[in-house]
Amino acid sequence: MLYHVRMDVRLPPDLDPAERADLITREKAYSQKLQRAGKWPQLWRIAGEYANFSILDVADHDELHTLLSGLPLFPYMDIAVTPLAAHPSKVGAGS
Ligand SMILES: O=C(O)C[C@H]1C=CC(=O)O1
Repeated sequence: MLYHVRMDVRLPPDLDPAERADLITREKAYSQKLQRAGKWPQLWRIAGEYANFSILDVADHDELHTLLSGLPLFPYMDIAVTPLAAHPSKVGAGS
């Protein structure tokens, strides 16, 4: 199943700089592992914001929740999920 996910990162301004750097390093490694596994096929920065639009490709809502809640930045994110269904007008989708 495909999900469109918006993630807004809201790190506290007073977060210890070393902790902030560690979180971001771990987040990158976690997301790149999922990208290489094909679970996170699209990742786009929203221009001008500390936020992204992502497409996640997972089995179901439970896997999505497990994946998202494992993000090192999860405690510092607002996340909006939109499940995607096939569009009947898409070329190649059938008659
Ligand atoms: O920077 C972000 O948008 C948050 C998050 C998503 C992937 C990643 O490496 O960090």
